[in-house]
Amino acid sequence: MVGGGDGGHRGRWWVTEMEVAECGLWSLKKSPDVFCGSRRSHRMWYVVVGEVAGVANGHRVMTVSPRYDQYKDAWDTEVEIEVKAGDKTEKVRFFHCYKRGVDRVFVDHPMFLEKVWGKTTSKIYGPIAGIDYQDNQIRFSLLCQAALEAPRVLDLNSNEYFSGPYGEEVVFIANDWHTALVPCYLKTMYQSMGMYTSAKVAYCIHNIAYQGRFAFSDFALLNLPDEFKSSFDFIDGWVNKYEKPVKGRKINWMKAAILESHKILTVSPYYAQELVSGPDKGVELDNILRKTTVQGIVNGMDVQEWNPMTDKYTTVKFDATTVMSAKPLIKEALQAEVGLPVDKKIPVIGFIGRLEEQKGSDILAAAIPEFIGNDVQIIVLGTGKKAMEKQLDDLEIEYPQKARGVAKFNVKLAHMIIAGADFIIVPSRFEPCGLIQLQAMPYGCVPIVASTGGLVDTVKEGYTGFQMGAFNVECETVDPADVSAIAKTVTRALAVYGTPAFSEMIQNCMAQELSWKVKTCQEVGGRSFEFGVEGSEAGIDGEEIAPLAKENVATP
Ligand SMILES: Nc1ncnc2c1ncn2[C@@H]1O[C@H](COP(=O)(O)OP(=O)(O)O[C@H]2O[C@H](CO)[C@@H](O)[C@H](O)[C@H]2O)[C@@H](O)[C@H]1O
Ligand SMILES: OC[C@H]1O[C@H](O[C@H]2[C@H](O)[C@@H](O)[C@@H](O[C@H]3[C@H](O)[C@@H](O)[C@@H](O)O[C@@H]3CO)O[C@@H]2CO)[C@H](O)[C@@H](O)[C@@H]1O
Repeated sequence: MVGGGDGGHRGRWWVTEMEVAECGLWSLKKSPDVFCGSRRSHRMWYVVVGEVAGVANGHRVMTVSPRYDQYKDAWDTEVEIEVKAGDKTEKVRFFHCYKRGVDRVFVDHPMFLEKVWGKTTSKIYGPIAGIDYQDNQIRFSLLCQAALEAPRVLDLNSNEYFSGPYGEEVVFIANDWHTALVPCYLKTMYQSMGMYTSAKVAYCIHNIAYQGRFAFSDFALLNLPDEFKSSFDFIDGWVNKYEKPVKGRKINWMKAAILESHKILTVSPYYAQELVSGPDKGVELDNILRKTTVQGIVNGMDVQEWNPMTDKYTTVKFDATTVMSAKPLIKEALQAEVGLPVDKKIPVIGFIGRLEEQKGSDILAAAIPEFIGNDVQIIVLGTGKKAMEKQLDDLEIEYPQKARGVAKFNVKLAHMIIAGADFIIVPSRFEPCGLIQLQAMPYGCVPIVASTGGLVDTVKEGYTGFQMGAFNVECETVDPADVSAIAKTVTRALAVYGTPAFSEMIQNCMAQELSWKVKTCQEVGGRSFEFGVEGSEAGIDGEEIAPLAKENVATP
């Protein structure tokens, strides 16, 4: 029996797609994280994972992340464990808070906190973008070991429905390459010793561009038996293209996670298809992924932060009935804020994102001269590569009456753009899911997107936005065909602006429910997330909703 209680439902291993979809703690500054959870219904114990949506179904849910910062409200549990760190032993400590129905656990060690003291956003993985900390493998090995210990050693009594440690009847959802050792250590450190015998691991790919490739000799740092070597073993297919961090044979953390986990997930169905389509979109792990099934589940978004009725950054609040009168007022405030001519009639296009090849800001910069002759303004907000930040400065110099580039991470301005702009442009070369288009639509800000990844799944041509077609994924060049696709689609969108068809699109965008809450089994086709063991079928919806759910559903 999983945890004991009903005597007849041993080994029930399922989570709904909704719960699995909650597997990224992205609201917490993009830290890698591992989720685990267990749940007791009125008739059985079983285990599911997921964050807020998991809680909404009455599950006991924990997130485990590095303690990169002195997170508000997260207190020292005084629980300390010893873990292996290369050839040393290190002590790590757990901090904890209970928020929105979820036990948030932070793994404390100087390797996390000292490196990113007080400023977590830009120094999580290395001193500067593109450069890794030398000890990243040790750091994330610690995280993985701590995540496996947390459910066993933390005596958490956060609410009246659950008490004590989570125990061993758990499912771990591991996100990004940093958590790839979870399935490996689960086998070598626990299951081989009769612990966590029924625990499972689902591994979620948020971006296959980052795989955790390291020198082959670094395998020795991981404290894994030699039989795992083949799962990590990796040789670049495109000789001389990827020489980082060394030429030739490497270990590849993500490859191992794909091979060692029970289930592979990603953040949208279309991205799941792209991942197995070939080496360019599967970034040379397509062959490994084709050996398994990758299940894509579209991300939900934080509907508390992105709500036009309660947005703390905008002076005018609105909903679908007032959008047409509110948006022009916010647009004027936005134009004034960035120093563009104030005119509510001019259509405004926004871009918000990392300035890297993935997001296509360089393609956009090349396309702007081709459509800026229209009656339009464009505001580009982003940080990243210096050369791309300079493109923003140049934009402003070239088109002072029409374009603004803001090379800052500015949450307030991001909200003002989403609320005040008429369109959000997302010209990504590749985009596993994309959050910005999700955040924009509830504000009636119509997306103009490249046809890739989650942008295909979430934006319907002519209904909730405009599709530009798929772009060339080659990052070294700006393909003139993509420049032209942007210019043509923007011109097409501008022709619809101000017409009844555009008002209809705004309403279609705003009518959608884009939170995690509604990602029910039924909505995604009645499929549940099964581990293929006895009793793994989905439960009857509604039957097992615990009272906890009603109290702790995070979304309004
Ligand atoms: N300069 C700035 N100022 C203020 N806010 C800014 C900003 N730049 C970016 N943001 C905000 O940061 C968030 C980034 O979300 P993305 O979907 O673009 O994630 P990212 O590509 O980093 O991660 C990966 O993981 C996520 C989650 O799975 C996938 O959606 C995505 O496709 C994949 O690449 C958005 O909410 C955006 O508004
Ligand atoms: O939000 C953007 C992405 O954030 C994460 O990606 C980070 C990645 O996991 C880190 O390893 C690191 O990547 C660097 C890489 O290790 C290094 O060899 C070099 O190629 O530069 C890379 C960029 O600095 O930083 C990435 C963030 O920039 C997350 O894993 C992804 O899912 C997100 O899309």
